Amino acid sequence: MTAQPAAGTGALLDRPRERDPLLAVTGLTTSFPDGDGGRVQALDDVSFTVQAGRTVGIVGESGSGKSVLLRSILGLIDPPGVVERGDVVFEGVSLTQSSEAALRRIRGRDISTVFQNPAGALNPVVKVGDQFVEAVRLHERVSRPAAYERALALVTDVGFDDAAALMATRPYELSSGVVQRILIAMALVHGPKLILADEPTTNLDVTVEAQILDAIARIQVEYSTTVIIVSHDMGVVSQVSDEIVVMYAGRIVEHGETADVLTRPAHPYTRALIESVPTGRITAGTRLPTIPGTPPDLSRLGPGCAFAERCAYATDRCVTQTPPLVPGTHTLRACHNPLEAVAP
Ligand SMILES: Nc1ncnc2c1ncn2[C@@H]1O[C@H](COP(=O)(O)OP(=O)(O)OP(=O)(O)O)[C@@H](O)[C@H]1O
Repeated sequence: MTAQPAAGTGALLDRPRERDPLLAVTGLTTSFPDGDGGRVQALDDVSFTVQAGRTVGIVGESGSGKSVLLRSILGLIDPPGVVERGDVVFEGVSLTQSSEAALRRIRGRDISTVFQNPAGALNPVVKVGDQFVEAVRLHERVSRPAAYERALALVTDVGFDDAAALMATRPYELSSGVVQRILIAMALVHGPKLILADEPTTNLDVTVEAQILDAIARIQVEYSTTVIIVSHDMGVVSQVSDEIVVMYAGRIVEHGETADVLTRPAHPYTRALIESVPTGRITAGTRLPTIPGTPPDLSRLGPGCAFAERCAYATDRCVTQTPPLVPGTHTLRACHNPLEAVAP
């Protein structure tokens, strides 16, 4: 891994003195029609930066806005969805101001994506090797043998011992976990600077999940690629991330170094997410812990903290004033009653 989380240093809070980030997201706000003549803000004033070489995990329950955030970064919000405000700057270039053609170039080369449900991403009956060679030659003029050699090296680098045999198989013969690892290798073909992985392990069993996370950890080491990984599972993001961004109802509620977020969360929602990670062996009949209550209906959000109605520490202020994301003792947090104050 490129950078180990600095345990308990609150290092993220020293950021302003660091070099320019690879990615800077500022005030990003994205809305969709609510079906009632109004609009829901699926993303509300989201700001964070990603330094080159780091892995950032974005975590939150279903509907918290994680996928909308990734699609907004990539310029892939289709009408009637709209990015209303904010900016996304990648390597000093504003993506929100870029033409569609420029965005397409960046998405093909500099920023790669890995999505959930890998099954449809490859042609099931065309040999993996042939599809890989095509992917290499899509943006580069290289011979087929050279493209094949590159593919072999990439597949080996994500942890397959017998890459040549794998290249001769067809995707329909492979499990979805193996296909997902091939797609991670494919995401690397043009040497991207940033990989966005949206729920790459969802619906895969724990052994396969471990292989996928291992593949992501390997590319961090081999290629120093910057990674943003999205998951609803704190257990998944904490295994590979240098820092963690926690989202709730379209807003960032906490952001810090992984060690700080895991050991000294300031937001009660972050702690609830950590406590909902199953520990020990899961068998049929094991009851997984869940966070009491349900995420709010975004079309009915009023003022105040969206988590207030599920929060044991909520006070009157929490239902009337939206807490800003500000530096706390160890992390950035958006909370009027952070845990360091109410439950030290
Ligand atoms: N195409 C759309 N049309 C209308 N509303 C949308 C659309 N896409 C997203 N939303 C709204 O944005 C909210 C956040 O969606 P998003 O997919 O980002 O959540 P998520 O955190 O990625 O959850 P999940 O893990 O379930 O995908 C949704 O609950 C919905 O209200």
